[in-house]
Amino acid sequence: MNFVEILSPACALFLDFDGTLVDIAPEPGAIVVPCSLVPTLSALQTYLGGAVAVVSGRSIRELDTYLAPLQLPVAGVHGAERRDASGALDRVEPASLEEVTRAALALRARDARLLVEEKGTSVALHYRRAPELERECIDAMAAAVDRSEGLALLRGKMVVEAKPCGASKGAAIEAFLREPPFAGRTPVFVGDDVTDEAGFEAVQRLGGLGVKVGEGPSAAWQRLADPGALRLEFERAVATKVAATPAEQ
Ligand SMILES: O=P(O)(O)OC[C@H]1O[C@H](O[C@H]2O[C@H](CO)[C@@H](O)[C@H](O)[C@H]2O)[C@H](O)[C@@H](O)[C@@H]1O
Repeated sequence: MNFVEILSPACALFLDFDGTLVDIAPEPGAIVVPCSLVPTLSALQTYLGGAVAVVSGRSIRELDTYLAPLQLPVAGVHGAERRDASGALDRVEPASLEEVTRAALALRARDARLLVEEKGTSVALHYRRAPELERECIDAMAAAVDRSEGLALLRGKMVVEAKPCGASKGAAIEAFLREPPFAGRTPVFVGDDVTDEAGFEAVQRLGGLGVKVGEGPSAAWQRLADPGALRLEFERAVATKVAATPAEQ
């Protein structure tokens, strides 16, 4: 696939973060944001009239830190929190996370290789450093979700998470598409994980395109090998389209 062909000023671009814009790392705090990424996203934002948003499982606070000084429209925690293009913040009412937090911390207390992320509206239990504990982590979190009101279980890359029932990346993208500067544009969503499938389905249902990064089954119609390939596509698009725009005017 070729982003130089796909991107036009009539597109709205929605981007997952981990495994899509940045490479997967051994733990959440160990990711490296390549120094070219923020200028590239900033140039794309200008080219697309502001219609670039990050749609991630991370919290907005974390995403802002990684992408500083850029402050993009963003949906965090799988759509449980959202900041629109005007800067207005929206957050689903958090359900009680007591049971899932207790279950995750109890497992963590037994094995220090596990990692618990408390995101305010969700709790994630990472087992990347202890993959043999996957089944135990999933079962414990599923049981805790069953004992809780308003939570759903979400599987990701070496992680299992309890998040609010109503939140999804697809719903977050649809909300952006009802508002300026996204409304009326052709949506393109790039993601890498099973948590991104709702986003692929939403954009393709609305006449746009899903792009899956990496291997594995997906509803997305296009595919790229890895985050490095995506970053290269974006850099090429900026060099050929964005940089060319002023001279054409
Ligand atoms: O929706 P995303 O932007 O893809 O975020 C999904 C989750 O990403 C992070 O976890 C994943 O990436 C880590 C760093 O590469 C990796 O160590 C971990 O195994 C992955 O699951 C983040 O920590 C989560 O909060 C996000 O939900």
